[in-house]
Amino acid sequence: MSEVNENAAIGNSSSPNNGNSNKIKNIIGVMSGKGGVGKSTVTTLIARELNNKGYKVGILDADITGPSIPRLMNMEDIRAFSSNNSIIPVVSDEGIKMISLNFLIEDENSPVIWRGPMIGNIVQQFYNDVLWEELDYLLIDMPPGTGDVALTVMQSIPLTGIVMVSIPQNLVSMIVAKAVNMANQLKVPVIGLVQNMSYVKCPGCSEKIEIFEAPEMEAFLSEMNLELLGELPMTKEIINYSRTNDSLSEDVRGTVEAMTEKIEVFCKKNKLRMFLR
Ligand SMILES: Nc1ncnc2c1ncn2[C@@H]1O[C@H](COP(=O)(O)OP(=O)(O)OP(=O)(O)O)[C@@H](O)[C@H]1O
Repeated sequence: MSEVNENAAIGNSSSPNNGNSNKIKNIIGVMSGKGGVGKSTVTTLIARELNNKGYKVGILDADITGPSIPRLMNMEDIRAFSSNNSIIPVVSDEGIKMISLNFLIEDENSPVIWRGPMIGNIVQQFYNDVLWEELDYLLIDMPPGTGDVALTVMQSIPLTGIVMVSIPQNLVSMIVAKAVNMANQLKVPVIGLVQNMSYVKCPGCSEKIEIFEAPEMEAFLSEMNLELLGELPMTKEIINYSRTNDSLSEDVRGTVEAMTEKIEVFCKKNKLRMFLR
């Protein structure tokens, strides 16, 4: 079993619940049916775009057994700590608050060999016991699939909506459908779909080359009643974006801006809906 940072509140059932003192306006789950499609990468792209727009942003890494947020945000050497029995999140240079199990364990390579309920408890603690304070957006990087933790997140955290991340493959679409159906059954709104690694751009002529066998995307989106938030290319600049200070090329930046704006619009409409209720 992994050893967590002794100073942190994990595992301490008497730790206080900050749920009442935290003021989080919008909570977005980022989900994928299948692993490795770029869910964590998309989480960081959206978080950084919202942060650039002046919002207060946090990332909760709920992918407990495969936490990748610390590395993607270039913060893997930093450790979170506790104060007055609250977990103090790690803050990136640009001001994004983050919590991940890898900020709490001594060695990021230690595996987490815990059963589902314990992992679910930690996710709840990350929501309740972390001192998020005021946030405009909390992004939750969910583990891939429709298992225990996804269920815990959907049932115990008041999600404003879910962003699905996929790649254009028939098999993956089928699994995305399962995740969308799960959200529908649990009455969590799905904001839309980000199609990642949708194409590569020829460095010579800039032609878009579709590397995966694309299914009938339009038909799939309409069948699932899903909005397409954006299509991202497979490119090194996305891999390097958080780890270097390089900015994104104009077209990738445009896509990230457009998909983030759709998320903002959804959240604003949702607020209005709640107000009018
Ligand atoms: N658009 C992209 N272009 C190139 N590489 C990408 C892109 N998106 C993600 N990657 C790379 O693919 C790998 C998997 O990405 P990521 O960790 O974001 O996926 P994930 O769906 O969160 O995975 P997991 O199943 O571990 O949660 C990483 O190495 C990441 O840098």
